[in-house]
Amino acid sequence: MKILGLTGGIATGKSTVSQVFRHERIPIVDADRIARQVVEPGQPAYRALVRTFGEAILHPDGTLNRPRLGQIVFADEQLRRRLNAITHPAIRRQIAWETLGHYLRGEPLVVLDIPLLFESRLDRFVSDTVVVYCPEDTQLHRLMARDTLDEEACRQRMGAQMSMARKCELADHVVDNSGEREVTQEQTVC
Ligand SMILES: CC(C)(COP(=O)(O)OP(=O)(O)OC[C@H]1O[C@@H](n2cnc3c(N)ncnc32)[C@H](O)[C@@H]1O)[C@@H](O)C(=O)NCCC(=O)NCCS
Ligand SMILES: Nc1ncnc2c1ncn2[C@@H]1O[C@H](COP(=O)(O)OP(=O)(O)OP(=O)(O)O)[C@@H](O)[C@H]1O
Repeated sequence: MKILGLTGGIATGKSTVSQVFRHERIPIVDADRIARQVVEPGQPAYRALVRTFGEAILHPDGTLNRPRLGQIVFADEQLRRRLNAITHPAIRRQIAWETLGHYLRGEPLVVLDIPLLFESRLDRFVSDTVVVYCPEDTQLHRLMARDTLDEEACRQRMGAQMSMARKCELADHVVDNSGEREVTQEQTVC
């Protein structure tokens, strides 16, 4: 089975590209979805987060207040490392488990959509890497519009990741998502 590692910077367009694969009925393992599942109430990572960051990171109904935790960890690298140390082992296990499931079903190709593919050195386990690129200004504006965050908060989130230039250097393939979605989709089909 071929494993394609799909990555990029925050809001450069991974989901937009992964939709093309989904449309082709290629299975996708989505790390952002898994990252949400492993912190649902009752999960071991949820309990570890509450022990580490306190109940201020919870909504009144006990679910994780993601914007609140985001404000905390994207403003402080040490705290972000603690968050990663709690969540990443569980995320990696679930990625491996789901990938194995696709292998056992005889799928010829699976796409791993992982924002931190290079930062977490998971690129070692994939056959090929695809980086979705757009210029920093475009990334900033798309992120501000999508997540309704102010410019400083967006820059903090972008600064928490490896630079786009370095990701493009490391990539086997770069998809340029600077223009219209249709142009991006055509590159992905190739
Ligand atoms: C901090 C949290 C609660 C903020 O939640 P929120 O709903 O606002 O954002 P969401 O999870 O949708 O992430 C949006 C994007 O932020 C970036 N991002 C998320 N976590 C991190 C991180 N630890 N370091 C750098 N970038 C990150 C990714 O590009 C991701 O696609 C959440 O991102 C989280 O739990 N992060 C830790 C798990 C993780 O590393 N996830 C990334 C995929 S493995
Ligand atoms: N080619 C495009 N033209 C205009 N807007 C776009 C284009 N591609 C993506 N967008 C918009 O930019 C935002 C970010 O795109 P998307 O959610 O696909 O990025 P992502 O890389 O998956 O982000 P994240 O890693 O943060 O989850 C979305 O609001 C999306 O609708």
